[in-house]
Amino acid sequence: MLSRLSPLAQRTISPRLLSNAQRTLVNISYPSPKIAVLELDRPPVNSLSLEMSAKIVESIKEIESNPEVQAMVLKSSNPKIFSAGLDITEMNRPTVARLEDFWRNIQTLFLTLYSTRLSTIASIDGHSPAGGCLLAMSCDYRIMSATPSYKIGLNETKLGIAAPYWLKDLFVTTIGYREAEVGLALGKLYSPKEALEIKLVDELVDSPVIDVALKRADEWASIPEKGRVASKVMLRGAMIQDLEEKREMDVGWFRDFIMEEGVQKGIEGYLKNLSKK
Ligand SMILES: CCCCCCCCCC/C=C/CC(=O)SCCNC(=O)CCNC(=O)[C@H](O)C(C)(C)COP(=O)(O)OP(=O)(O)OC[C@H]1O[C@@H](n2cnc3c(N)ncnc32)[C@H](O)[C@@H]1OP(=O)(O)O
Repeated sequence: MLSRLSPLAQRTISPRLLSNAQRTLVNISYPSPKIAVLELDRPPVNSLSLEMSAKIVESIKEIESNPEVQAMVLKSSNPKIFSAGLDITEMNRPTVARLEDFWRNIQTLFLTLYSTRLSTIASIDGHSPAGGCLLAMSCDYRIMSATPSYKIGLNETKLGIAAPYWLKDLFVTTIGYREAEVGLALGKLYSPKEALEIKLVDELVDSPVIDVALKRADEWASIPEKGRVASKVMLRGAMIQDLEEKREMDVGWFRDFIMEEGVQKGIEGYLKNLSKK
């Protein structure tokens, strides 16, 4: 943690040179009293390790605890990557105890972000595959950079794994059954233009995404909280309750699936290819 370093070291070490063990992993700022910005900051690709997901949850709770704050923008410190999704190394020959804990933290991350009373705006200025797409879909509104090379979607099948049932449900709810059926089977990653067409994102921008995200956050923050939150609960409550009831069953499915030798070989191969690239 950055806070473990001496004040002098904190001032003199460039943030770029800090290892992840020394970083805060996320940064919180408040551009105005009603708006918080939660910045993902886990180089190189903002992948979601156990510690990273726990930190995001802790930060959302910290922001929520201030009753004045109404909206939260989720962004990345990396100019080209929103989040590369789950940290694949967590699924590569793990211990059962760590793997189960990892998955409980991912469930909690989804449940916390999807159900927060805050209006959440995803400022997607870069690639957003798999768990990155999960983060974006858990928000209330998604703005993506129009840069054609960026990709967003659920590519799990390309790693030889499957999205869990609740991520599949979220995908279906967001883009509709048929598109989700094809997208999941093919592990399809969409360009920003395609993502807008299927409503995986709500808006594309050429200008810095964060500028528009802050404008939208202002608009969402101006809606009276009680009615806005009641609508959110009506729309999202059933999915949240369903996972709450099935959490341990889902941990078991995940563990048994990931620990299979064939799946392990697939993950190993995928990681090797990523590193070679
Ligand atoms: C009954 C059935 C029940 C089934 C239940 C099973 C449930 C299973 C659920 C599993 C859910 C999974 C969701 C996921 O999120 S899986 C992760 C998927 N993510 C990806 O595939 C993204 C991979 N990364 C990329 O495509 C690219 O890195 C990028 C994001 C496009 C960026 O490209 P760029 O060229 O800038 O960067 P590099 O590729 O060179 O990467 C830099 C280093 O970072 C490492 N890396 C990248 N992504 C990850 C990751 N997700 N986890 C860990 N590490 C990652 C990469 O290897 C490079 O490392 P190196 O410098 O050491 O080589």
